[in-house]
Amino acid sequence: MVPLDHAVTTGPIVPGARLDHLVGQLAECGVDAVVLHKGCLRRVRAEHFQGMSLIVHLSASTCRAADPDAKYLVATVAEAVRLGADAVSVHVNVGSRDEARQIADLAGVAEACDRWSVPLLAMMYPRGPATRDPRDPALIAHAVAIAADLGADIVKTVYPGSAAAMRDVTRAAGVPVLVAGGPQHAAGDLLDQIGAALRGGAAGVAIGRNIALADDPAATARKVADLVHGQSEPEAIIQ
Ligand SMILES: O=C(CO)COP(=O)(O)O
Ligand SMILES: N[C@@H](CC=O)C(=O)O
Repeated sequence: MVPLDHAVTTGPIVPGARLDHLVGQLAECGVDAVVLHKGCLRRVRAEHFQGMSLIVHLSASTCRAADPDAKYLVATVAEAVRLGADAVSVHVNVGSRDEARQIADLAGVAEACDRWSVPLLAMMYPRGPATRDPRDPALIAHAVAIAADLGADIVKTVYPGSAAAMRDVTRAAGVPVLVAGGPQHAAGDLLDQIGAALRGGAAGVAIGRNIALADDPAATARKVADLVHGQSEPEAIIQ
């Protein structure tokens, strides 16, 4: 999965004129889905989604805000369905000052997803004034449990730093867990991280910046897809 929702949060990472070309490349590289905000669909051709899923992101906040962790809804499930979404996503910062509103929004979107038979991806991050270590497996496992118990079908969260820590998260999870790529890594480090996450039971990955900002996004996406889909060799999954 390649999330491309960053422009709202932190500013453009893909020049507007290049977005359609990038999405088209990803569709040809074995990527299963992209995450886009609703307005991006005016600049991306629907033909790219014949073999790749479209996830419409419903949450937003910006790094310019007084509380950048305060996510709020900017789209509805019905709107996403009308735009051709195969699934929707919601972002919750667990531990943020207004987590109550974000968790309530997650629950409300889950109810709408049930009504519309639309899968729900929950982006769950330990983030807030008291969050000392956002990669703490216990915090991540709690964030995943909130999403699973309130109706998410799949969760994307932080890589906890090792295969063993990943296993602590996935062993407790009631739904498939994807790990985010995070800030840019050296290519080898990215694939090592993904391999460790897969060994720890991650169901897949949601790599945004490390693909969109790569010197060759298509080649990087292909390497990641081959690793996740088992075409290249991660070591054995740890139980
Ligand atoms: O899921 C993500 C954004 O919504 C993760 O993006 P990054 O891989 O850039 O951290
Ligand atoms: N959805 C994530 C990543 C995008 O920037 C966030 O908002 O933090």
